[in-house]
Amino acid sequence: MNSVVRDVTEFASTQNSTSSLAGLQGVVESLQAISYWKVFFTVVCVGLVWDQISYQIKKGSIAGPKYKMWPVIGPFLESLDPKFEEYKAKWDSGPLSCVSIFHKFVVIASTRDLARKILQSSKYVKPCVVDVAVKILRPSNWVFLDGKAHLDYRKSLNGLFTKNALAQYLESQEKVMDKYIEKFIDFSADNDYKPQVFFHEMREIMCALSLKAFCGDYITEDQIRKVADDYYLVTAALELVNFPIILPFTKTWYGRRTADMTMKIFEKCAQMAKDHIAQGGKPVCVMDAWCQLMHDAKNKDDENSRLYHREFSNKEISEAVFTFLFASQDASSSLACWLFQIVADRPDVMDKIRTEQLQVRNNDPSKPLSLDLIDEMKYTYMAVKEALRYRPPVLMVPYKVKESFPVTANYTAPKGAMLIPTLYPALQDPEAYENPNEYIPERWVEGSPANEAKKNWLVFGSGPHVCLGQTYVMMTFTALIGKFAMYTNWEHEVTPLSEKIKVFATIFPQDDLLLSFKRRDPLTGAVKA
Ligand code: HEM
Repeated sequence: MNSVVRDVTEFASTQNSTSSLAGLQGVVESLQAISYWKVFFTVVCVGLVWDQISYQIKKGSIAGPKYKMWPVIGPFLESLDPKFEEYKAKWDSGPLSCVSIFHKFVVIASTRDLARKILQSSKYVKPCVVDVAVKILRPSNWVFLDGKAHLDYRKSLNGLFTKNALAQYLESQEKVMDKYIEKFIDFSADNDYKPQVFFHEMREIMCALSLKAFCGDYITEDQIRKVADDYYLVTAALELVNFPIILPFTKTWYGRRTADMTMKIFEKCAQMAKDHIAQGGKPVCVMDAWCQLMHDAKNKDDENSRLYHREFSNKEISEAVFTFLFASQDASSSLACWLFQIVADRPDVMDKIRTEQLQVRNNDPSKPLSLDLIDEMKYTYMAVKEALRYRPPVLMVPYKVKESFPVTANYTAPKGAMLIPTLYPALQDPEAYENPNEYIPERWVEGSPANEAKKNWLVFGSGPHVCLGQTYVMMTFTALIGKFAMYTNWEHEVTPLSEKIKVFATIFPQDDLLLSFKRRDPLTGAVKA
């Protein structure tokens, strides 16, 4: 402060006019009276007032706290431990509501039509990723592309998840299913068949199924176990706000270490897949299918083939395959937990699945899985689809506003805001689904209102970023629950927390799913301890 005063005094001394001298002297005296503390508090006060004013301007007429109750940070502390009930209260507060955390202004859209509109408005929005996701997935990753660049890249990946491509992965996936049927029975036997937490087992089987589908036999059993054991470190690292640099031994450090380790494994698998296809091998996993598409495209010049004219490097393949694991692991584990719980709690549904599984196999339970066989499992498919509606794994999909977006006639979301279309309320909307709180697989029979209104089906999102793995999910889970229903008898211990929802990236039963599996004869139904 003294140097400013000195400068002003020197400046004043060079002026001749007495009146201006007197004025400047006044300024000098005022400045001398100001302490650093006063300046500091003034800046803080102006900042706080501006924080509130800027919140009011962005909020406009939509629902949301009248003021930022916690200046600057907003409800940051709540966001570290999200509660389903708090989310629900927010959705119920209005079709559009808002909250402000630090400098981030967040708008939540909680009706079907608004959610769909946002998901399909790629002119105004792009997927919003937490800062740490860029560090974990690496900035060069395709998932961070936007607009045409994203569309073009996405086209080259679509071919890996068509029904015909997925049919090629079924053989190795069935082996994993058989193995885990034994594993779950052994695990239960070790606990005298008393129900125990299966949350971790469900995450493990999902990871093993995905890794087999993505990497086939190029990935070893030990590597699968290592990735399955460590993957939760990646989920745990994905907090909304993180320290800007990754410090050793923090959650983000462990998350990135796991991601790097997994991508290294994938790079080696990618080379093995290239070698296998170059030697004329048949594709049995996603990596093979990718190499086959590149191989087949060499001598063709149609639009589709041109997508594969360049050589995708092992690193690029490994990064893309990691995004498949990243996108699938939490959502699939959530579906697995709810599906096993729901079916166990409803013996009528279990019976129908079992009857159908034998019927489609002409009473030969050992008939291997195939695309045609799964296509015939109509009831089992509906049971999976209804579980996804009843307990949609992904509650919300955060997007970022690229340019001011007139979401409704009365509200324009400001550029830079986070805009979150919510899927849960859309899938529980009584106008779209009669008795939405009830689990009714039959609501999906062909020709029914729910099944006909395809645009309401937002479980996998909508628009250019719609889930790449949705057909994979439906096929894999239909096959999986069908096989478990035939070969095992599982019991679920219902607790007061079973139907309550816990949020851990996706959603899970709050009691972590207490199950016990016994071996079952698929033909006689006899249960063996
Ligand atoms: C129950 C399981 C799953 C659910 C509920 C689910 C749901 C979703 C949702 C809601 C989105 C955002 C869509 C949007 O922004 O419009 C998404 C994106 C995505 N999902 Fe899934 N997903 C599941 C499993 C999978 C699996 C198994 C894979 C891979 C094999 C996968 C790969 C992806 C990818 C790559 C994206 C980003 C697509 C893009 O940006 O173009 N998902 N998923």
